[in-house]
Amino acid sequence: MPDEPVAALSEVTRTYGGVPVLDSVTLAVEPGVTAVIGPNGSGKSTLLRALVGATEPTAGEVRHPGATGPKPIGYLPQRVPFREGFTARETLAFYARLVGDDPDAALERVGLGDAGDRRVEALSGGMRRLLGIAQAVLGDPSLVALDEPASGLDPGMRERAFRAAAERADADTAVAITSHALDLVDEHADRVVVLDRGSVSAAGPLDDLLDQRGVADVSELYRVAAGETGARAGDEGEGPDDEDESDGEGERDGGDAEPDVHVTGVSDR
Ligand SMILES: Nc1ncnc2c1ncn2[C@@H]1O[C@H](COP(=O)(O)OP(=O)(O)OP(=O)(O)O)[C@@H](O)[C@H]1O
Repeated sequence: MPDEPVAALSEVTRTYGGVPVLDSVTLAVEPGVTAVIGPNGSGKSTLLRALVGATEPTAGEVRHPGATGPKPIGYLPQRVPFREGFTARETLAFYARLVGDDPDAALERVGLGDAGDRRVEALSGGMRRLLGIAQAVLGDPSLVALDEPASGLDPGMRERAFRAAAERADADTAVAITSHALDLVDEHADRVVVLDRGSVSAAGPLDDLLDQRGVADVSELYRVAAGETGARAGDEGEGPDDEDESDGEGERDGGDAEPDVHVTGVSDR
């Protein structure tokens, strides 16, 4: 394979109301599992949306040199707008037909084999999340981008969701995951990107980052790396986005809340 990454962001800035929520982010997304971590409101979802082309950068460039095939990119947004009135199987079958995939195999992959006949509006929030993951990986895309795949899932299911996502990664396939589940990031990520206030404060292979920072795990890396940007900004707990909430989310952790507790995305479905 060529040395080109699956996807690359070059000096990508995204502003809302003139305020940058992504600030000149340059990143290569390589094959394997890349976890994007950072405090609430640090720009993780915006980064993922820019990566998959769902959000146009205000400045900079996004390329997908290694994303090929009939469905080059699969994306799980933070909220999946499934159309009501259809079963889980019908929902997947609609998309599976477009890319020649098997809806039942897709349901099995995420542990929803027994829920195929249930209407999407009758699924629990966690099951909708799993259905969203199944949909995102249909057609074997080269770039899989999952926004909080473990959010709202019970301990067994969150592990299953992460594993199902991580298993998609191979020599040609990149899986990019935003998550506050740092234990699962520790377990499954090959690379980690730490975002803080719209800037990348650390990025690279997980083992290298742990070595460089002299820390034992992702949880410690999170504290150290996010603190570096906070120290530079000199205004701990304040971000550029405090007054710019478009969707009622964005409760902040102020720098000392448990980083693996996601306060926004769990209770919204
Ligand atoms: N469409 C939008 N309009 C205005 N502001 C937005 C929009 N999308 C995101 N933002 C703001 O950009 C900031 C970053 O949001 P983003 O959702 O990317 O953060 P996040 O790191 O994913 O947060 P969380 O961990 O809470 O999901 C937030 O303050 C958010 O309010």
